[in-house]
Amino acid sequence: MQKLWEKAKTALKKSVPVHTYKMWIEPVDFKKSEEGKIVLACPNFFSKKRVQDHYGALIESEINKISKKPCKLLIEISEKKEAVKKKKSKKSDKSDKSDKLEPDLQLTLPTANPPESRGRLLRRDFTLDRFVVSNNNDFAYSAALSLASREDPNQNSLYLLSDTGMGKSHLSQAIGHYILSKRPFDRVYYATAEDFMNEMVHAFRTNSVDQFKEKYRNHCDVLLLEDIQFLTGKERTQIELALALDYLLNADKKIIFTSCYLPTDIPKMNEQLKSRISSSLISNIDPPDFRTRVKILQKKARENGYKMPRDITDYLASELSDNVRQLESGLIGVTAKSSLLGRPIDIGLAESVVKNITVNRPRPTVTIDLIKELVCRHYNLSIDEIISRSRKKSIVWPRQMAIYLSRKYTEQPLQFIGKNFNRYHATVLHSVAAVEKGLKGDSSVRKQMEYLCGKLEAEKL
Ligand SMILES: Nc1ncnc2c1ncn2[C@@H]1O[C@H](COP(=O)(O)OP(=O)(O)OP(=O)(O)O)[C@@H](O)[C@H]1O
Repeated sequence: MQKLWEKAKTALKKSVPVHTYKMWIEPVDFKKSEEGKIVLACPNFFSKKRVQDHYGALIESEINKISKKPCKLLIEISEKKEAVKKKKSKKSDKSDKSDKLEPDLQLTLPTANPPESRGRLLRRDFTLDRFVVSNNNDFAYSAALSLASREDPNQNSLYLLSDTGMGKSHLSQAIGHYILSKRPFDRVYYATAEDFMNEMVHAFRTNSVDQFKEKYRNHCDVLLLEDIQFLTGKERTQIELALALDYLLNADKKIIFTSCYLPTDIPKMNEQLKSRISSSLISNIDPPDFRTRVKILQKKARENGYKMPRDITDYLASELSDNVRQLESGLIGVTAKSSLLGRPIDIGLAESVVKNITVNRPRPTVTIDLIKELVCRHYNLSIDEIISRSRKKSIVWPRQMAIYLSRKYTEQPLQFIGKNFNRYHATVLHSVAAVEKGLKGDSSVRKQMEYLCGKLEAEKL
C-alpha cells in the first residue's frame, strides 16, 4: 500500500499545478491500510483540512484507478504532530479539556521555541489558503511560492507591484506564514519601509545603530518589506537599506518588496537602492475581472459564515470594481446592515450599501474614449495614431497628455489605462511624470492643459 501511495503521488504530480503538488500533496505520507481503506497522514490540521476538502476526491480516484478496486480514503494528522500537540496541551493547562486544535494555530506549531518575534505580526487571516488565485495574480502567486520554496537558487527577491487594495500585503504575509510553517526557525521579519525608517531614526537617537544594522543584516532570513515607495526622498534611509540588502542578498536570504510603483518610477530614489531593488523579479497583480471578483466574494462569505445569494455577489462584483478592499467593504456592509436592521439580504439592501461606498466616486461621464477623441481633435491626430507604436514627438506628446488626463479624470487602474493606449502601465506612470514636469516648467503646457481640462469639466457637468 505504501507503494500504491507513491504511485498515486506520481500520478497526482501530473494532474495538479506544481506549486499545489509541492505545497499540499508532497508532504502527505502513507500511514496504514485497513480492509478497503487507506489512511494518509498530513503534517498538520491545516494541511489535513485543505487536502481533504480540495484534493480528497482526486486522491481517492487516483488510488482507485491504480489499485483497480474501490478504496476509501481517510486522512489523519501525522503522529509526530499529534504527539507534540498532546505534550503541549498536557504541559500548558490541565484544566483545559478542549482537544480542538484552532485552525490558525497550526500555522507554525514549532516543536521547540520559535525564534523571537520580529517586526510586525503577520495577520492571521492573510494566508495562502485564503488568497484567491486567478488570471490577475497567478504569476505573482507562483513567483512568491517559488521564492518561498527556494525552487530557483537564483531567485532571492521578488517585487509585488499593484494599485492599492489588490492583495500585495495579503500575498507577502501569506508567504511569511508559509515559510514559517515549513521552516519554523527561519527568522521572518515583516515591516513597512516606514517602520524601517523609524527604527533607523530611533537607533541613531539612542546610540544603538550597531544593533539596528546587526538585526537587519545578520538576524533576518526572510525580509518582507512593504510600501517601498515611502522611501522617496529619504536619502539616509535609502543608503542604510541598500547596505542591508547587500548583506541579505549576498547571504542568499529571501526578500519580498511591495509597492504601487515600479522601482524605476519612484522619484528621488538613489541609484544604489534602485538597482538592488530592480534586480528582483517584478510581478504585477492586476485588477480582478468580474468572475474573479465573484469568486473572492463567495470565498470570503463562506469563510465568514455569511449566506450570500448569488444575485447579490454578482451585483456587488459588478458595482464594486475598484479593488478587493472595496469588495470586502460591500460584503461586510450588506451582512451588517441585514443583521442590524433584521432585513433579508436582497438587491435593495445591497444597493443602499453600494451607494455609500461609491458616493465619492467622480461621475463616470468622462471616459478614456472621450479623452482620446478630444485630444486627437485638439492635436489633429487620428485615434489609430494616438494608440500606435509611433515615437514621433508630434504623436508622443498628445498621447502623454491623453494618458495624463485619463489618470486624472477616470480613476481607472494604471493597467487599464495602459491597455487603452496599447502600452504597459509603466508607460502610463512615465507619461504622467512627463506631463507633470511640463506643467511645472512650461507655460504653453499649462495652457494646453487648461484648455483640455476646461472641455472635460464641461462634459462632466
Ligand atoms: N486574491 C485575493 N484573495 C482574497 N483576498 C484578497 C485578494 N486580494 C486582495 N484581497 C483582500 O483585499 C484586502 C486588501 O488587500 P491588501 O491589503 O493585500 O492590498 P494591498 O495591495 O497591499 O493594498 P495597499 O497597497 O493599499 O497596501 C485584504 O483584506 C485582502 O485579504
